[in-house]
Amino acid sequence: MEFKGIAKAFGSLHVLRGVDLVVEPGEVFFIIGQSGAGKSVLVKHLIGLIRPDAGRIFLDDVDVTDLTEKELYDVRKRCAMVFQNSTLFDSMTLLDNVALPIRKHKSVSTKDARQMALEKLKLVGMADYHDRYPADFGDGMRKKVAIARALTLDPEYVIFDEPTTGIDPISAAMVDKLIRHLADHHGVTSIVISHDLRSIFGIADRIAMLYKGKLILDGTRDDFRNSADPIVQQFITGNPSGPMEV
Ligand SMILES: Nc1ncnc2c1ncn2[C@@H]1O[C@H](COP(=O)(O)OP(=O)(O)OP(=O)(O)O)[C@@H](O)[C@H]1O
Repeated sequence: MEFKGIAKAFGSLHVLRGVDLVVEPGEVFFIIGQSGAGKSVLVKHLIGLIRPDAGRIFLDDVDVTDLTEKELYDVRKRCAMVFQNSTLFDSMTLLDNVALPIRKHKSVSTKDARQMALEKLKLVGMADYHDRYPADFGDGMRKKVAIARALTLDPEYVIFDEPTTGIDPISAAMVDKLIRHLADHHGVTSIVISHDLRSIFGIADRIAMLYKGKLILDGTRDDFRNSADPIVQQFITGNPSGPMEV
């Protein structure tokens, strides 16, 4: 995944001011930064939910910047997004929740869709509970099912928007482990938007920090820990006072 010189403004609000970023195959790549820094805006460019004012976006070697809605259909199959508030249907079993996109996008029978959905539930460790309902589970397990649903069309790329925000630490660790597992054992390339320092320093291969519309650091966990940039240090230590404008 590659962003080249991405700029985006909404009216007078210049959210992105020239962002260059390459995510390598199989990486778990975190994008961090303050609320409103433009993390979601940046990743939404990848699947054509937002169009840039300037710059190009590539998926493999395909320039996806100007694709039509119809052409984006394929891109969205290859690159799934797990939204921050992706919710399950309470009235459907876990299996049917996951089978839903399969039935919508592939011309397969209900029985086959359920079999495929079961495979995805297996992948996230939830197959034993396939006939239960979302209300029976806590946030972490529900999030895992939402991830299984995002994996139904076998995406090569998955964007996770704040996957551990608002869930307890054990559930968050479960979700982190799953993201790492998908990269290490299934070759999924991930972009994870997060504020969760434990996740970031637990599972990131690389991290990029957005500040005032630009990337101020793109590097490994050690590059972040050892960075002399006071803004990076303030953010990763969660210090309320420092040079960062809030
Ligand atoms: N479609 C839109 N129209 C107008 N403004 C928008 C739109 N989408 C995002 N913005 C603005 O762009 C800025 C960046 O938003 P974005 O959602 O990318 O922030 P973020 O870094 O993901 O923050 P958070 O951590 O709070 O989710 C915000 O000020 C937001 O209000």
